[in-house]
Amino acid sequence: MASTQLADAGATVGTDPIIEVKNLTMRFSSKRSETVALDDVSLSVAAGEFVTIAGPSGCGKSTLLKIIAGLTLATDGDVRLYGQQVTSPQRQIGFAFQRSALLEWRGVRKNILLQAEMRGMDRRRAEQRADELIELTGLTGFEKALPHELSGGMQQRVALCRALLHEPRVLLMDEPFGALDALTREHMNIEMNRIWRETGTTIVLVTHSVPEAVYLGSRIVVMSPRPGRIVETLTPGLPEERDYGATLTDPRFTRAAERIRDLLGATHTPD
Ligand SMILES: Nc1ncnc2c1ncn2[C@@H]1O[C@H](COP(=O)(O)OP(=O)(O)OP(=O)(O)O)[C@@H](O)[C@H]1O
Repeated sequence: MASTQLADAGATVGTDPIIEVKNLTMRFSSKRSETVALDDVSLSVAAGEFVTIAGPSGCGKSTLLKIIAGLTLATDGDVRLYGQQVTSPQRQIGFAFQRSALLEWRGVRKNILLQAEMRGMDRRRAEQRADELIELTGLTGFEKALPHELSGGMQQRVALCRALLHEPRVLLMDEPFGALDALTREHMNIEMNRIWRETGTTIVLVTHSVPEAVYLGSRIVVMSPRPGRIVETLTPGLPEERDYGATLTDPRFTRAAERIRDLLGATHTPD
């Protein structure tokens, strides 16, 4: 695996590894076939990092996130979260998926508070936190709105608030903005960068979008087609606070995006 330091890293991240993945292999076997989804993947994520993972469809990105979350057990290898081996679902992390998975009959605030109910959190603390997140994500005024009354971007923000309610130190995101239109996705990217800076959460985000991977990531991991291996990690060295337009024309951004496209074998990426 190659590692490309494109410039001095601007992000202030810790050195303690929060997530440690070592020599991970995942094989899905059935009577008819065997699929090697991940092959000898090793990755270490430090406190406060925003790691984005880009790779072709089917290369095992979702599988990797699920293994880190303890939702799927790897065939081989070792996964540690806060130094503890992961052998079962990890309740202390936050997980956000491509689809917001909101309850249609519950308003925004109550959808966010579902997390508190599932965890038996202190109600008053949870409500206070929900209100802070509603403000942080620009949902003020929509507390009682039902999911069908919200735009796709707003629904995704509600899902994000729910994933952040219990103040997880680690947030895993599986293509969370993939279903949004390009403009809403840009807005969500800008908000995600701000939320990362303001909360100090360690984030791992899987995406198909090269610009999203570079704009959001303090480090970008590029995977090969299946069986998924890490082919390169890039550290473009962009500052933590990133103006969207200026960043997209920053030479550090364009160099990193070009390199990722080369690695993915793409001459053109639509988003
Ligand atoms: N539960 C499962 N049983 C059998 N095969 C599976 C299972 N989960 C994933 N796979 C296979 O493992 C491979 C990797 O799947 P995964 O969903 O992790 O890829 P991905 O990189 O996230 O794909 P995409 O970008 O299209 O979402 C695929 O070939 C998939 O068919």
